Amino acid sequence: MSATPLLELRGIDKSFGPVQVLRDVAFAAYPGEVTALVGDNGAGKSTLVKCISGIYPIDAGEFVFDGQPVTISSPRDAASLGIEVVYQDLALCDNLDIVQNMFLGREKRNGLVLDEPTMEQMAAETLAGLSVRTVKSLRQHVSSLSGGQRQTVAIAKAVLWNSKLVILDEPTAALGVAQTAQVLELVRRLADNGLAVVLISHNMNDVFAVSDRIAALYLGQMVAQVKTTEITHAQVVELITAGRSGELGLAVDPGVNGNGAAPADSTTGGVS
Ligand SMILES: Nc1ncnc2c1ncn2[C@@H]1O[C@H](COP(=O)(O)OP(=O)(O)OP(=O)(O)O)[C@@H](O)[C@H]1O
Repeated sequence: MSATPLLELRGIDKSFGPVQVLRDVAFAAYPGEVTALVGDNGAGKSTLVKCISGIYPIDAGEFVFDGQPVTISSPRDAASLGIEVVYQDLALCDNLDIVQNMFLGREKRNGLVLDEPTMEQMAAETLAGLSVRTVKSLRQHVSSLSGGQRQTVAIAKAVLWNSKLVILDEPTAALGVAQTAQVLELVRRLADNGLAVVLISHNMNDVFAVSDRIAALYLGQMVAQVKTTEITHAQVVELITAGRSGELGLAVDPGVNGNGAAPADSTTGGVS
């Protein structure tokens, strides 16, 4: 496991009008590791991810990427650093095939024409690099794929661009047991290939099955970021639901700016 974060956030604040959604948030994601981002509905997970991916500007705070302070003002900035997000709704086009989906909006051209052989080869190499063997033909329409296969294509699309950090928003939410296991294996493989992976999940079994670290948001504050081996299922549930764990000597990662303690007054820490 690497001890140097690829992405480190310090003191992130984000409000929408009078509503403060993120408050002094610290967060770190490490190459070769899966960091699970957990929190109840409305805790601020999606907002944090949208700040990281340049969709929302932050009000205050610092981003450090690969050891350098960076400003992320647009999704293009995030993509150029190698940050990709796979959203829950996948944004795949049913009427296009796998290759067309993987290159949608970033097609390779040979002069004026699409360079289909190169795109097909890159798609095949990416899927092979992820040990994906469940897809029969790269030219099959996405509409004919199972939920797990669709998720696989969406993840492969995200890693096609020399990504360094991949953020997955509830990748198993709509999947059955076998497909969930397949997708979790793929999530693990991404990290084993050296990527920093952030996994948003409400499913504690998934979180404990695949993550190296767990970051818990509660009412817009990061109440813990700990190694998965150092926390129990019950303690994570307590952090998510109460913002603190009575018996937990919180071991917040070095370099993460949060103090690891629960909000001094968690009733004022967020929004309803
Ligand atoms: N554009 C916005 N304008 C105003 N408030 C917003 C906006 N986006 C999010 N919020 C509020 O910020 C809070 C955090 O929302 P967010 O979607 O980040 O939570 P979440 O942890 O991702 O929740 P969930 O698990 O339900 O997706 C919520 O109370 C939400 O209503």
